[in-house]
Amino acid sequence: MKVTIVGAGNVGATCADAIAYRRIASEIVLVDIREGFAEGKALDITQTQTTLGFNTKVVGSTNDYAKTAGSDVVVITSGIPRKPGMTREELIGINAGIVKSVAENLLQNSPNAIFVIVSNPMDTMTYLTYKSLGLPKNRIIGMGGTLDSSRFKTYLSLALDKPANDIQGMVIGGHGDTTMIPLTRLASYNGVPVSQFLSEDELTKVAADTMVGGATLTGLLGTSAWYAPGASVAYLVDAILNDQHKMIPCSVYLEGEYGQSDICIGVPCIIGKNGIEKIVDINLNEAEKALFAKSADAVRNMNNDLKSHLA
Ligand SMILES: NC(=O)C1=CN([C@@H]2O[C@H](COP(=O)(O)OP(=O)(O)OC[C@H]3O[C@@H](n4cnc5c(N)ncnc54)[C@H](O)[C@@H]3O)[C@@H](O)[C@H]2O)C=CC1
Ligand SMILES: O=C([O-])CC(=O)C(=O)O
Repeated sequence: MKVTIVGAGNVGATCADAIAYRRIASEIVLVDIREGFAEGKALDITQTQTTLGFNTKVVGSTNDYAKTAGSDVVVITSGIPRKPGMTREELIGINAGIVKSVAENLLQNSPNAIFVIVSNPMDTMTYLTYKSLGLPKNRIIGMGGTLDSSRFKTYLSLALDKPANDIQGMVIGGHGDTTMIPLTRLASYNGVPVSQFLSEDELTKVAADTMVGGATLTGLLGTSAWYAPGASVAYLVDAILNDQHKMIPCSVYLEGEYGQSDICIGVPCIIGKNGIEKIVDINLNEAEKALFAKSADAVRNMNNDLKSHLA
């Protein structure tokens, strides 16, 4: 199976590294606009083959989309990341043009690919890709919920002082500092609701830390994170290529689900070889429904800023 990743920067290269190391694909193509950069990253990753023990072919390309032809999954990480103090939404002006042209180039060369959108503001870029390419909605997946849920489980594990892999939990809603909805009511420690171990105040803090998880790292690093984002993309690509039918919160085009239409926003999805196999409509309580409606309003407002890019 062939995977193309556009943007060989922090997230794209980390994702390529994780996909290679996990032996998920037979070929990975890394594309970047910077002359020689993707080739350099691909060669560096290739030189870990014998020490890490994988045989995936890793190819780099400076904007030559012919090399991406026939990809099964394409991942878009091209664009700029935020700096400390910025929101993801502030990236829309530069990233919309980049994502749209990259998506069109990818589709021309891989007409059957599943698209995974990572560039921020991710829900808006997913909507832009969906509207620009005219593909069925199951083939356009925004990655944010995988990462936000992994941060949620990390903060829960720290609060509980228990292993992260013993914890289940999901974040739905927009992939923004104020639009994420960590579902604390449904989170569990090996099936036992976390509310049996953590106080209301502790759960509120876990949710707040999760929501600003990306901003916290941006403050510490001076640019946004890449290890957890790259690993999250690899996890999603694995679920697609290996038809795993895992339930993963992803940004997807809604047509009435969760009471929303004509936006891409994070909801639980079954992920398999066709991309979004199914949207899972879980029962939210009234407070969660209100949070989802508010998150959707904010995500919808951002889509209005896209009008000039959709022409
Ligand atoms: N959805 C999510 O959960 C996450 C999203 N992100 C977003 O992913 C994007 C990438 O972040 P980083 O990798 O940290 O940035 P980076 O700056 O390290 O890498 C971006 C790469 O894109 C390349 N690029 C720019 N325009 C291009 C074009 N037209 N064609 C091909 N390549 C192009 C740049 O040369 C650069 O190498 C940002 O928008 C960031 O906000 C980052 C982390 C998580
Ligand atoms: O925080 C950012 O800007 C990058 C991102 O989406 C994340 O790490 O969640």
